[in-house]
Amino acid sequence: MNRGDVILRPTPECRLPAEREGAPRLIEIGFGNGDFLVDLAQKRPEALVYGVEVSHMCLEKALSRVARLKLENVRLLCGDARFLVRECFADNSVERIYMSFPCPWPKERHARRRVTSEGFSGLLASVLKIGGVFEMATDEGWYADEVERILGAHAALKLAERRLNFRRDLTTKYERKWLDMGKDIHHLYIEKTALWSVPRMVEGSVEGMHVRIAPTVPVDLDLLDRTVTGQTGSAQGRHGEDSHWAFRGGFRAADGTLLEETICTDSGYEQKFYVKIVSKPECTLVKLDGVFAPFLTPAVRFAVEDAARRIQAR
Ligand SMILES: C[S@@+](CC[C@H](N)C(=O)[O-])C[C@H]1O[C@@H](n2cnc3c(N)ncnc32)[C@H](O)[C@@H]1O
Repeated sequence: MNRGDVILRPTPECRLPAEREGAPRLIEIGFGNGDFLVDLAQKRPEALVYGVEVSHMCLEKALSRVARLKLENVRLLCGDARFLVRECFADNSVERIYMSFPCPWPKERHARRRVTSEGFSGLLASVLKIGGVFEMATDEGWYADEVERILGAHAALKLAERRLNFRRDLTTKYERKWLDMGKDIHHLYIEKTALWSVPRMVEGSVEGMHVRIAPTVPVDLDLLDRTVTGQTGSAQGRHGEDSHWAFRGGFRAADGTLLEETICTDSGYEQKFYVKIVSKPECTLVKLDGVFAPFLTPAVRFAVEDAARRIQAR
């Protein structure tokens, strides 16, 4: 099996390849060392089991195991599950989502880093099928209370069950560790009860994102770089509370075009990419470089438009 068959890079429109029509779809968020994911895939060979993990190291380890065991029904996605699950999975398409021992981020100033933070209930309500379940395990009672309160309050979700120190058939590395230490384990089962949908952020494909500027004179690329990033070597912009971007400086590519290193965030989801500025006698094109093609989120779109605006305003 090829690496690319297991580690999925969604299309620029954030769609996953269509496959195994009708197969139940299961997701594990934050699969860590992959024990649970692999056991689940073996126990449910008829299902497609998606693992979503931010850590590249975890991803590589899980990939090795999946390849060694020749598991045909596992797909891995690398990145923040709050973004990938919402953007990659359609409404009413997932049977069950598992999350075991997510980092609870106990300090209030870190609360936004919790996977279950703002927007997570809408995401679950949207991608789960009716009757589908989000199953979470945690060793932190206060965190289980918080998740129960937030998710249980959503109009399309309800708490189906809460269990203490339940022994599941499948366990995770952390689960075994905390059980051995005699810690309490809280299991929450949140069920989807009604249709729900949330707006997706990614719209269209990066190939279509370019701004054409028709200057009266050919543009000097060094001047262009200083124009985009400013004299200090960096410039930034924002749109509302959620979209931020910054230009970090540029360099000339082998073909003579200018690449502006750019970083942006949309509601905390970070992407790095290059805005490409191609200067021709008849026009200047501002677009996205295809190598690190980001998903076309609002901040990416604004960054390209901002670079073009800075060039036109100089
Ligand atoms: C404490 S570990 C638990 C690992 C495993 N589930 C277990 O029980 O052994 C939490 C895992 O969640 C991953 N993680 C944290 N935030 C995440 C996010 N926003 N999206 C996906 N994975 C995340 C971390 O990289 C880490 O592997």
